Amino acid sequence: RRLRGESTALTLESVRKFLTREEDSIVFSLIERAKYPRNAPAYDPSYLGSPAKFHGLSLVELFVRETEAVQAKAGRYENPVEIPFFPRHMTSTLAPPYDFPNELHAAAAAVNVSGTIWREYLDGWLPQITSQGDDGNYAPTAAADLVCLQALSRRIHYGRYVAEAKYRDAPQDYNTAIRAQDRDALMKLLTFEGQEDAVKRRVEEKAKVFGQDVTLGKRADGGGNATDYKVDPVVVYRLYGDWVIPMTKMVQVEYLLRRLD
Ligand SMILES: C=C(O[C@@H]1C=C(C(=O)O)C=C[C@H]1O)C(=O)O
Repeated sequence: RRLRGESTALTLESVRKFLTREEDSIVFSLIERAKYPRNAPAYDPSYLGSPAKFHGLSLVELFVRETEAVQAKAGRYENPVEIPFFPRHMTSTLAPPYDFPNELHAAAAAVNVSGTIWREYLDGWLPQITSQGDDGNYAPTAAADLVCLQALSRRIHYGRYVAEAKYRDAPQDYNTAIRAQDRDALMKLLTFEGQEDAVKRRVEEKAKVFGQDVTLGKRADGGGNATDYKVDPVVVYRLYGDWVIPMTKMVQVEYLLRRLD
């Protein structure tokens, strides 16, 4: 067991390995959400009625808030990799402490894009990964959304660790840009276009491999067009290229701006 403060191997290689594994979680979670249609009432605050009781929450908000409270009790948010969507409703953990490695600068606490993730996932991406319709399965739908949101948030907020690894590799280069509070220079320093391209192509491929129907006696991945897959691989490519990667980079910049505080 690791002792608190013992240095850990946070390297560009280790953070990329983490992000690659998170791709699996994200693609699987999207496939699970796509099992259900849009199910609009789950997102409509008027569905639950009685605003006094639920403070005008949608079913999904209520579900995520209450589930996070249970997971907080079980210790989920003791690990700094995890960030809740409803921190004000947290109760403290009942689990005995575990010395999670703390590799980040204290300023990491100020970096949080949960609100943006919540909004843009629900309003922008959900309609693209689900079919129109309502099958009444609102609770399983909310449960599937929670898993998607948690995986996306963990990946995007992991930008804090990516930035820390990059900073440790070349502190002098970053220090100049940090002292100047130069966002553009930081963005340039931390961007690896070839890496981004590889990530996008890999998640598209994962959506094809994980999201195909498996039939005995047939070679896997014989699929042709998007409708053969449980979630459209092109949408997954764009989800990463237009959103997950830019958001991760934004988190990296926000973290680095505070790295010398
Ligand atoms: C995460 C990294 O930083 C940037 C963001 C990437 C991403 O979110 O996948 C990929 C390459 C970089 O431009 C990285 O270098 O691995």
